[in-house]
Amino acid sequence: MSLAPYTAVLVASYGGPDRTEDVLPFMRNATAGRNIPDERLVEVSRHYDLFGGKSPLNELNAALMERLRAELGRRGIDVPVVIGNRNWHPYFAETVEQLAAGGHERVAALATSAYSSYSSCRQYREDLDSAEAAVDGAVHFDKVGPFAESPQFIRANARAVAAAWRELRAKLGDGTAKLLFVTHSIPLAMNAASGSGAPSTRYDAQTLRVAEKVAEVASAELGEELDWELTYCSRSGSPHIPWLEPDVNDRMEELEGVVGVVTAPIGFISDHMEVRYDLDTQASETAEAQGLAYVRAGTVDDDPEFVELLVDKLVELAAVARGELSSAALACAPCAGEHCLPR
Ligand SMILES: CC1=C(CCC(=O)O)c2cc3nc(cc4[nH]c(cc5[nH]c(cc1n2)c(C)c5CCC(=O)O)c(CCC(=O)O)c4C)C(CCC(=O)O)=C3C
Ligand SMILES: [Fe+2]
Repeated sequence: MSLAPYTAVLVASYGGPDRTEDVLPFMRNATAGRNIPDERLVEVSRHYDLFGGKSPLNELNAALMERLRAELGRRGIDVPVVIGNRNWHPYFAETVEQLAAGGHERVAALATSAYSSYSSCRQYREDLDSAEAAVDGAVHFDKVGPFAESPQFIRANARAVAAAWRELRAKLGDGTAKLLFVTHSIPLAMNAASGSGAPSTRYDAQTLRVAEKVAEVASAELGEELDWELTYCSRSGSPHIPWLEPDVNDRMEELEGVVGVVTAPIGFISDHMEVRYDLDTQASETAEAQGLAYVRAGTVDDDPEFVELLVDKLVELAAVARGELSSAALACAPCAGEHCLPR
């Protein structure tokens, strides 16, 4: 199998600090020009400080890259897999220099986000455009589009939910329990701009479809109809600007007649800070205060089918670039069907 015309794979990610001194500079990068109040920066810096000033993201991405290399290798594809980030070293501009120096002209990019919001998809395309410009077009990137609705992504999440549900049942017996899916909140305006059409690729609509399918597959596996809702985490911004709601903690505080909760972070492919802090720390404390049994479902990251999906997507992108597959396979509404297509 071949990844031609690509000679390298770029994992495109958010970036995160590895030490305390870097937390605030990282935070300033992540929020530059976005009107995020200073209190919020201080608050989120504190989340990183709780973990020694270290984001979990860099090690998780390194492990994911190892699994990608192994799966590519299994399919007879031998290309370097490198990383570039939006908000911390190695920045895209740094990685693209190395790619240019290595003579890589066409590179397949894979973002560490599965959905169709500006932050998760289009902004990565813009980041890659700037990186291309920084080396005067010596390197050209094509980007894999959002993959959240792929059956493999649904099944990997459903396995994680089923495992968490069994763990909750072991604590609870047959008490009434609730499944709360969780994704990153975004401003309503960003949500509205994130897609349209039917079925809508708007971020919340897409996430809701994923949640529904994950619940359906997990319910079938468990032989129990799961009672679920979609909630959000990590709201920031000014309090005057509306973001997607309800917050997972607010929702847990309102629940009545429920004795246990599973949270399932379907919006994140691995245990980002939002998962380690917002769910494992904060939501778990909310559950305890409410007297709810609590289990957090795993992320898809360590599910073998997830890595297979990512490599399938890379292979598909290459087939489109070679003209062997219709670009309809890659259409991505938030980008008007264009920015994820090989050019
Ligand atoms: C949709 C979405 C994803 C999922 C898609 C994806 O994975 O890309 C995501 C991922 C991430 N967000 C992350 C961290 C942060 N996000 C922030 C701020 C914001 N995120 C937003 C949205 C998203 N963010 C938005 C609309 C803002 C407001 C500012 C803006 O309009 O851009 C801030 C500033 C403080 C704050 O405002 O909370 C931080 C520190 C990390 C790293 C975590 C780690 O270290 O493990 C990751 C993976
Ligand atoms: Fe896109």
